[in-house]
Amino acid sequence: MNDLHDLEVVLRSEMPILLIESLEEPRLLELLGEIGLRLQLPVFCWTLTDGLRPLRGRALPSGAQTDPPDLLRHIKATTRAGLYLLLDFHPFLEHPLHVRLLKEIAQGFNESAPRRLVLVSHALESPPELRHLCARFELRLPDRHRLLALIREEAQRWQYADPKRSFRASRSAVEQLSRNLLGVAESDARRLIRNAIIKDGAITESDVTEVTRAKYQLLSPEGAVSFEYDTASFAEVAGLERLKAWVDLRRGPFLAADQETDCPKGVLLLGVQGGGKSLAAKAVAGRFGVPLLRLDFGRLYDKYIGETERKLRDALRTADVMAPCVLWCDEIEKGLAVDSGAEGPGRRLLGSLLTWMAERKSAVFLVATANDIAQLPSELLRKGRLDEIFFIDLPGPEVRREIFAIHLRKRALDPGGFNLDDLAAASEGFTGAGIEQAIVSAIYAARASNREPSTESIRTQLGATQPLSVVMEAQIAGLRQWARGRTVPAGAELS
Ligand SMILES: Nc1ncnc2c1ncn2[C@@H]1O[C@H](COP(=O)(O)OP(=O)(O)OP(=O)(O)O)[C@@H](O)[C@H]1O
Repeated sequence: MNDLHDLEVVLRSEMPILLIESLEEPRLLELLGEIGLRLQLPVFCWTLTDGLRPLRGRALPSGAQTDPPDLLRHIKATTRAGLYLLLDFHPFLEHPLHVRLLKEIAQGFNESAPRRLVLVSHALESPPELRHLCARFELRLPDRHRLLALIREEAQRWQYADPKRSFRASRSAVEQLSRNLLGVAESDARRLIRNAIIKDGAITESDVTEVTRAKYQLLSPEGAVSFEYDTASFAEVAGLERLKAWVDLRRGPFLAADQETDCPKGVLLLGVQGGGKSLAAKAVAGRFGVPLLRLDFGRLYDKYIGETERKLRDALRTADVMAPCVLWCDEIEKGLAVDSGAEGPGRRLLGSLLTWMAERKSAVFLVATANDIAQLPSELLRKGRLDEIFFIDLPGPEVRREIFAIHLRKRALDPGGFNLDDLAAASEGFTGAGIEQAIVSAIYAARASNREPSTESIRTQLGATQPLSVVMEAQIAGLRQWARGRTVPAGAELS
């Protein structure tokens, strides 16, 4: 079964109007031309610029009828059987005269005047008066099998153009590319594949990343989800050994999950501010080797009733289409603040999110991060919703040592030139963010006086700041108490 077959079946039915929402106009015109031949019906095509013309062949002797009322009156009056394709007619569906004429054409559709109307636009809302007279059709999106065939076709086409050159591709890159192109219309997928090949005659891992970005841009989702271009690697994250080992074990099953039932669902990372939750979310995407999408709950809220949930549904649909991917919900407790049990937007959002989590089939791994347990809705924490809840505590001395080493290296400073044990001891109670800040401040201070930063200058910066363990003593104690027994420590070492 394919689009041609499905479209023919719909057009053979008795529905007088067919609505097709699609951006793939050239492909649809090709399919509809083919169906005209099969049904032995002439095909006419109308655009606001050229009026009505045969799809293949010369202009009509009756004139072009660029004006919508002229066009509809012409179709209504004609007894000539045919498929009448109206391209981008959607703005005219708001006019009562056009709606009435369309209805009269549709009601006059019979054996002696089989004039079928096919409306093709990027978006089509049928007026209520016409709903019972309209059928809808959607082009299928290419599946893995078809995408692999498209890659093969485009590679052959590139090679035929000059038999002297030879196409290169790694098996894993082709596999990944075909997986990442799922959810993209066929013509877009073909264009992206072609561009990737033309560049260097190859399909490589770097094409996969570029094509995934281009796919996200094609979806152009409104506001609430963003594509995070920077993921991280586990090597950039100090500590969190248990979390890393847990993720490692699930990498294979997650990537292999072709709609498998046991696909890893996601985690909640609970912890103090600046403790590395966001960094860990980025590193999970990096470890899985999939795109990272960030859901910003603040941008979901809308003053119009129903709009907030619609935006969440759109955001989750984007994640489904981008699968396999990691969906990172930052500060989830703020977005889902369940307003005193009332039926407020927070509770409705929570309901929509839980439904999606329960029903989704796509490989979307959710990483929710939170630092305020008081606001976390208990429904989200119930067993089975997420795979695990990890607690990211303040780093112990070994991890602090590693954090210093990572951030010195990041700034082209050799950790061997610093006394890391000394710095680890001096930074008790600091988070990773606090340690990074002390290094940055020490670099600024040293460079201002034409010196290089040293163990001593970093110690000075640490001494000038209060560690988070002091600033937020009560909150941290509360968080630890809550975490005990309810969560798994993300690190091997406890402070
Ligand atoms: N374990 C770590 N290893 C290396 N760097 C770390 C670690 N923890 C924190 N950092 C550094 O601190 C920065 C801030 O941490 P991050 O934003 O991930 O914390 P967070 O827990 O998400 O904070 P918030 O709750 O305020 O959003 C990171 O970008 C990273 O540079």
